[in-house]
Amino acid sequence: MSRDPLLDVTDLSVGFDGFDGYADVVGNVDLRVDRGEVVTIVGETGCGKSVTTKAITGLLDEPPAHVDGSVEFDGMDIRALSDAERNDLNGDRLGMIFQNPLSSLNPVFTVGEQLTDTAQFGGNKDGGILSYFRQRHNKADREGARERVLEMLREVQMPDPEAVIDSHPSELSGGMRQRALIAQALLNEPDLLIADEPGSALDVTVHDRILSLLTDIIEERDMSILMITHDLGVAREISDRIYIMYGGRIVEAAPTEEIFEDARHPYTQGLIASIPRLSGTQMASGIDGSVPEYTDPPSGCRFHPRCPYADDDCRGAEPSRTSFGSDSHAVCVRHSDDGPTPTIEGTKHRLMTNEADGTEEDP
Ligand SMILES: Nc1ncnc2c1ncn2[C@@H]1O[C@H](COP(=O)(O)OP(=O)(O)OP(=O)(O)O)[C@@H](O)[C@H]1O
Repeated sequence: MSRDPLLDVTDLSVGFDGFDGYADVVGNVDLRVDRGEVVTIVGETGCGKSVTTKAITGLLDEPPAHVDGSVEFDGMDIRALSDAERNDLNGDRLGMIFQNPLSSLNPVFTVGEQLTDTAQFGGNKDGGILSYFRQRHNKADREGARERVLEMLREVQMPDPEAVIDSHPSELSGGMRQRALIAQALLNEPDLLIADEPGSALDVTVHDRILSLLTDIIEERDMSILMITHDLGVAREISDRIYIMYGGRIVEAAPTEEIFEDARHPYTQGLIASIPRLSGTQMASGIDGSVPEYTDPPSGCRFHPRCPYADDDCRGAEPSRTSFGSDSHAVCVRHSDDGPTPTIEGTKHRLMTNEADGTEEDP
């Protein structure tokens, strides 16, 4: 398969200085998003997904964060960009949507003012304050940008966009704010959209509606997407390829169908077995235990304290990566041993039944 990477991350690591000592959160992360591809990073809460995307987009304060590794966007080393260049990129070719719509909009300005600024300037207002105000007061430019904002608000199915555009964020519901942020991220037609669990801070029905809106947007646009989710079901619906993250490490990567047909890492198998079944007799089984403390992570494989197959090899050195073809790998001693792949009960032949029509999709 030919590759055309838009985002290419190599050996990314992130740690934080803190009161409890150094937290060694993310390490050895290699990740790629090709042009036009939808890629998800999946893992439980606290596995380091947000830290990874924040490191990619340069949103971590260094220090206390310590970031290392290479992040190339369209062949450009984005870790070497100045703040101004990075802001320009972030508001323009790289769109971002974050988990919490409540804290991502400025309460002082109307939605229209904020989104029109994005439409007019991208992420960059660093031409100087005078130039910013001069351009802002160019009536034709400003009206054109406002018209684009209104169109985009309609596209994200914002109720009553003509009223919303002149409202302050505090006057909108959480779902409306999330739609405003999606509109803002899409305004300049980014080449890459990074979406970190959009809507997960909202209630379940609103979250579902936001996800279905995003699914439609993904289908309609030829855009690369890096999506973060803890929900493998969502990842399965939208993505071409999936990275499974545990304890700040990518433990498995593969095209979506391969993940479901032939999960190789016990953590992936556990995540699949944890997806609630809508019918059938077998209960979803979870993964016992919780994600590691990053100030004192487990030796060897970080998953070993929760892994049903763990032995002394797993407690020793971190396992190496075993590749399965060009696009798939797993990081588990069971594979580097070339031994048989164990499977967690319930992973294979688990059926996701659509209650509406009673059909079964075989994984
Ligand atoms: N600024 C920070 N300083 C210190 N530790 C941090 C910082 N940001 C995140 N962490 C720690 O990094 C770990 C991974 O957090 P992260 O938010 O990336 O997880 P996640 O997989 O995205 O989970 P969630 O889905 O809940 O956001 C957590 O233990 C968190 O406490």
